[in-house]
Amino acid sequence: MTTNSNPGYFISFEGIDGAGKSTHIDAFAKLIKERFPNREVVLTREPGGTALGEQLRQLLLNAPMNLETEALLMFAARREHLIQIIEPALLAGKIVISDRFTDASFAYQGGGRGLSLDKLNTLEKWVQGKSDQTILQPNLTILFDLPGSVAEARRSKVRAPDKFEKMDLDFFERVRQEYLRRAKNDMKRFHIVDATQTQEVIWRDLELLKLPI
Ligand SMILES: Nc1ncnc2c1ncn2[C@@H]1O[C@H](COP(=O)(O)OP(=O)(O)OP(=O)(O)O)[C@@H](O)[C@H]1O
Ligand SMILES: Cc1cn([C@H]2C[C@H](O)[C@@H](COP(=O)(O)O)O2)c(=O)[nH]c1=O
Repeated sequence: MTTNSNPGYFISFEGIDGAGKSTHIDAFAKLIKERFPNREVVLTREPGGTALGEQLRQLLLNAPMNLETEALLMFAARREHLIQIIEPALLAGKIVISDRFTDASFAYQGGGRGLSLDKLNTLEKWVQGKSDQTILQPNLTILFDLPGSVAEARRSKVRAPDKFEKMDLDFFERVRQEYLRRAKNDMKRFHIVDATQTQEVIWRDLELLKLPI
């Protein structure tokens, strides 16, 4: 069973590289602050969010490594992120917005690189498992969905690729399909944004989201 029974509210942004998460996440955090002036908003990211997590991010995004090492480091960074940032914030009733969370591990290490679902489920249980046997998950996951070719064209205009962004279109199609599979299996948690639309149309969609906070 997955849950977030804390007084806080947990939102994650997901999607393949170049889908447009970073373009919208700051303004979205600002919108949430305006809408819920009595609640503190914590904006964070994965891999990262803590001093150790940011160091691990540098390694993960740049150093070639074995797939299992990569998954273990992603979850190690997540464990630190949960303990230091996410869980205390949720317990204190804050709204946490994270640029990526565990769906990214299932999509990239699982769908993209082929790590078994069993291993990912074990890591998820280990890292996010609670004493009441539930697994901490976001209350809401906003998935920016678009074809890999469109994302690649957008990325190539603005930055040099990191280790993941150098992967080919087939990789990103597998990542995308795993995100969509997970969304289909948990429609209550996921909100899918058609990220091929203009930034203005996407922003309107985000503005119209009803949040049961
Ligand atoms: N709806 C859109 N239409 C056209 N271009 C867009 C749109 N959204 C974002 N972009 C552009 O695409 C590029 C990639 O966007 P962005 O960096 O927000 O993606 P991202 O999902 O955060 O990627 P990553 O996960 O790799 O950080 C940027 O140059 C951005 O301006
Ligand atoms: C959390 C997480 C991330 N990744 C990958 C996905 C992206 O390529 C990078 C993060 O870069 P971003 O520009 O901040 O989105 O890391 C992953 O493979 N597995 C994960 O669990």
